[in-house]
Amino acid sequence: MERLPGGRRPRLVSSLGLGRRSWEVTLDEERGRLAWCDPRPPRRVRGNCFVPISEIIAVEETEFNKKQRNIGRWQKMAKLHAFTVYYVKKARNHRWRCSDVTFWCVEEHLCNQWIQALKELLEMQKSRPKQLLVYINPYGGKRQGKRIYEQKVAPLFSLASISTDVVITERANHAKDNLFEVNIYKYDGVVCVGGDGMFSEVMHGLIGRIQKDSGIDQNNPKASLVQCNIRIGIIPAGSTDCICYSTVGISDPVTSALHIIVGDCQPLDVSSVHHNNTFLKYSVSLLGYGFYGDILKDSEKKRWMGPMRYDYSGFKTFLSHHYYEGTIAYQPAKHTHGSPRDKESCRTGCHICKKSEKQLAEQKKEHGLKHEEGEEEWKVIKGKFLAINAVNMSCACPRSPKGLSPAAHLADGSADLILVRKCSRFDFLRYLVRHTNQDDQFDFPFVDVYRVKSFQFTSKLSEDNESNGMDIGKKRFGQFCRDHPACCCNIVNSTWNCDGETLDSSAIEVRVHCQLMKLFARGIEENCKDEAAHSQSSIEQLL
Ligand SMILES: CCCCCCCCCCCCC/C=C/[C@@H](O)[C@H](CO)NC(=O)CCCCCCCCCCCCCCC
Ligand SMILES: Nc1ncnc2c1ncn2[C@@H]1O[C@H](COP(=O)(O)OP(=O)(O)OP(=O)(O)O)[C@@H](O)[C@H]1O
Ligand SMILES: [Ca+2]
Repeated sequence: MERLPGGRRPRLVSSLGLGRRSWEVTLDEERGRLAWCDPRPPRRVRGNCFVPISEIIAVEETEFNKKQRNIGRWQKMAKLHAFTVYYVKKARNHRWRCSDVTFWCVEEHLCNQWIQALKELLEMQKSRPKQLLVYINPYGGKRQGKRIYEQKVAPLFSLASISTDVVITERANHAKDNLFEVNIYKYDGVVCVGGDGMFSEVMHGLIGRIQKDSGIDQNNPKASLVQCNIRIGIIPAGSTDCICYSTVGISDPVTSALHIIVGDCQPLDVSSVHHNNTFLKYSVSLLGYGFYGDILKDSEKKRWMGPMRYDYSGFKTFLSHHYYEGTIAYQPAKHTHGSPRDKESCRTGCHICKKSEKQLAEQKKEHGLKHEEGEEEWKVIKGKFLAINAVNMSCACPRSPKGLSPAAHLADGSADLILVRKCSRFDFLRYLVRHTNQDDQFDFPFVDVYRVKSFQFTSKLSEDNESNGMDIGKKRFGQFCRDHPACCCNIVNSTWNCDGETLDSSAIEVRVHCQLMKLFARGIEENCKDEAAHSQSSIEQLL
């Protein structure tokens, strides 16, 4: 066997046919890649190509005549043996595709040796799922969930030898309830086909089930929740698909299916939301009061419009220009090195998330939860706000490719609390427009942003009600203001938008749980079209 630079031994090196030419193919276990190079590349064509083993989807023996490749005289001289390697090909904008390359040779033994060696290496990829539980919401987004799964995702899962149990949901909360009944521990992961609402259901089912099985009371806002190690995969088929976009970099079902197949893992912070010692919900993307709460409330009545409902209700809510009075108390996230005004954002293998996780674990070990939560300072802000947004991640989505807080981290144990104070319609529009371009949306005198680990909110209305009892006149006025969007006064409460679901209470207590759950995702990769993809396009010129 040949030696590689540095005296390393590759697992296999052979001269194999690829198209009409003979290539040197190397299975380099130490560098974890399959490489093939043309010893005599034609001029102006790069003759090197490689695929990381971690990004190989499957290997299959190939019936050569079925492939109908014209390889000239070789085909006539002997029976040829071939195998096809299916692998991830990276395209622009974080899009992944399944590509394949077929190698051939005359010796059957050599062909089998390659197939076996590649299969053995794939078997060693222990983070890959073998059995998945899939929930499909047939009514999410443009109602394409079932078609997307059957046409684009199921064939890839079957190619990668992943077995699935598929449930097509029949009602809201079907997936969540089901996760409390089935044996979740026999699965390597749960996949949801739908939007952020569907993801939220599956997340509530999984986190809730794990807490129940571990004897943790979710109603206790100070409880130390048990981490959920069963990963969730998201096949985007919703209206916003913000969680998918913010964790993979694109909302594309094939890309997400490939992230699941290769067994990627991205930990995610989760916020718990309580009211008066009662658990309300978990949130991973947006907890929004005011603007985003009002959009959601209005848009729920227009579900029949599909994803367009958000633009319609967004425009309407923008015109209504309601502001809300209330008090926010928050604990700054001192454990993390990042700031919401950073120019760099969270990327694959983010060192800020890793450091923050370590820091939090050390704090917990040293002081215990009581000290950490109880004794740290609370900062209090009172005011009139057009929007109060708490985001655990950037909340990037096709409508806003950099999101509500571009530098927010997926797994640093903190949320970015964005306060947009009462301002003119024109200023608020300038603020919104900056979500769609490169300008800094926090660079306004009426916008403040803090990185927090917990916060509480009480509306002025509920504070007054608690001290005086609800005055009947105010109640009537409230209804009037709700019915007349031109009235911008602050007499009514808004609604909290919790990852696309409304909350019943306006007074809430929120705490971020660092890395409470995990996704089949890689985080957003640095945007470089890598060497492998480049070489691939030149190979295609050759074949
Ligand atoms: C002039 C254009 C300005 C465009 C500004 C776009 C900002 C978009 C920011 C999107 C942030 C999404 C956060 C994610 C939230 C999800 O957990 C949740 C569940 O899926 N989705 C929504 O609540 C759904 C939220 C959907 C929000 C849509 C907002 C549309 C605003 C339109 C304002 C129009 C003003 C025009 C004035 C002439
Ligand atoms: N079979 C069903 N019938 C009715 N509602 C369902 C069904 N299955 C799931 N749901 C509910 O539909 C809600 C919305 O679904 P989903 O998130 O998939 O789409 P969306 O709201 O269009 O997208 P997004 O959340 O990205 O804005 C979820 O909260 C879920 O509880
Ligand atoms: Ca975070």
